[in-house]
Amino acid sequence: SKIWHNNTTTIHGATDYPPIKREDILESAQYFMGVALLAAQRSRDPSTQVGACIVNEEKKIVGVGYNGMPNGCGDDTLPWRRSGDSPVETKYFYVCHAELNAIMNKNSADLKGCTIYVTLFPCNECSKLLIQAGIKNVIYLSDKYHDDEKTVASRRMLDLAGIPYQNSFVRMKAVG
Ligand SMILES: O=c1ccn([C@H]2C[C@H](O)[C@@H](COP(=O)(O)O)O2)c(=O)[nH]1
Ligand SMILES: [Zn+2]
Repeated sequence: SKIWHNNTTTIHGATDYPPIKREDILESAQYFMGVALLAAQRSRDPSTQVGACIVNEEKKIVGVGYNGMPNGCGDDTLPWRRSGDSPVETKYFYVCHAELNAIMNKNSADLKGCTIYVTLFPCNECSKLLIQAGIKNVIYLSDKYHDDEKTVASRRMLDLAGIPYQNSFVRMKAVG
């Protein structure tokens, strides 16, 4: 076996020494959106799965969530359909949005100054929550409801509150 000398250390049997620092790593924005995308995979919503990842100013993850039915209500009891005879028979009256769940799942005292990575542009109700929670930046992936009234209202509130929102196109790369 090879013997490598590293100034003070002698390493026996190493096959890949000296270690070369990997430069081609996942950027932090890709990592956090990747976590949001992974969380979205937990959603039982058949049409739109949303994930959210909240990150503090030290770039530590402090909350993750995805859209789902409220705790204890059972994923199979409440409806997942988008339309029905009455809104009571649709998911919209019940589902907890990813942003709400990420906020409720927080593992820090507060979310002041945090950034949220979310796979769908936040609706008006979520933007209210983000503003009130002290979140200072929104990074989103899909904007498929850009022209919906709720999204128009959402942007209006974020603009007034001085919270920037940026689209992030993430290209997930294999980590080997
Ligand atoms: O800010 C948002 C907006 C929506 N969601 C969730 C709520 C629903 O489960 C889906 C949207 O369903 P559609 O069938 O596309 O109407 O997305 C969210 O988590 N956060
Ligand atoms: Zn929402």
